[in-house]
Amino acid sequence: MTDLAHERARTPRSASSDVAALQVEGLSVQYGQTRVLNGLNLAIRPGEIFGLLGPNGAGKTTLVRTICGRIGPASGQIRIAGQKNSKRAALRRIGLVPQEIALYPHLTARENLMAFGQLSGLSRKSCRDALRFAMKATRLDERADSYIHTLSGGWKRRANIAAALLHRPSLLILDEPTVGVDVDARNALHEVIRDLGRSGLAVLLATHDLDQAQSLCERVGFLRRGTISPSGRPDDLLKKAFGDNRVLLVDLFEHASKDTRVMLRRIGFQEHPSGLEWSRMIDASAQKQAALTRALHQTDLHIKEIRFREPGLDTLFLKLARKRKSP
Ligand SMILES: Nc1ncnc2c1ncn2[C@@H]1O[C@H](COP(=O)(O)OP(=O)(O)OP(=O)(O)O)[C@@H](O)[C@H]1O
Repeated sequence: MTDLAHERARTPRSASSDVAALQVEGLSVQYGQTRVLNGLNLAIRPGEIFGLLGPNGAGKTTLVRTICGRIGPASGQIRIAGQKNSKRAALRRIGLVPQEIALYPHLTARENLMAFGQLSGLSRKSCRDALRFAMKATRLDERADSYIHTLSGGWKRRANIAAALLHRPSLLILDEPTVGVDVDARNALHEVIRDLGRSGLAVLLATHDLDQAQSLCERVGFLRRGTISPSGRPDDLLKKAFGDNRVLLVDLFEHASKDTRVMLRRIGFQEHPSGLEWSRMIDASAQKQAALTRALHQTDLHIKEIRFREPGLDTLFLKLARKRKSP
């Protein structure tokens, strides 16, 4: 058991591992006549990090707000650590970390956490214990006495997460936890999130960052047409969608001519938004890869680089988006 797990085990709200930390069944939500979630099912185990993915407007925020009891569903059930959810219960059982920094800029990190602890009704003693736990979990100690407005984006985000852990929730919901932070801070935040998972906390991570989801999440789910489908372990999803195929990427020095663009599309290439990158799936066979590479060099394309890589969640995301558009 990690130190953090010991700390969490001391809290009565640590969920037992055979009860789902979050269980959503047949959830439907609508705004007026528009149905956004439609019979959605989702279960997250204690200690599991689940990535919620989906294009803009798919309903991720709606799902999070409904889990937090802020939107009433048209039908369906939500249970947190086995207990039926309500707005009040959600406040006790869920730690929500919004994308924006929800802290007082002219207080230190420690003062912020003290203030939030006291506002949530903790006694001074419980508040001190909670603070120690939250700072340890987010490795915030070395900046605990810095004013929030002086901290970098990464440290502010740690303090934001710490504030959501004070009441020792069973489920932590993170909305785009690393938007706008540099690579080192992003990696440090990933370690904090992994540690929280290892300590037994269930984490629901809503993100547009598919690399982040692939490296952090044990399972991911694509929110589409009101339900989560497909969902599963990233490796399993990729194997099922692409088998042993690879992605062939072509980087260009300048845009292809109209005729060449037509030709590229005809042989299965997709144009990326910049217009300077094209990609398609290709059989893993070295012979086929060499033949296609040769053929590309015989066109009038000004090729900067041709490379092959394993498909990632970004490739799957594009494939699902294409499927959606096709009649
Ligand atoms: N209060 C509301 N009233 C009416 N429609 C709404 C409301 N909130 C959201 N919607 C609509 O519901 C759909 C889902 O929105 P939601 O914000 O949940 O998506 P999202 O996946 O979080 O998007 P993003 O990734 O852009 O944040 C969208 O079509 C949106 O326009």
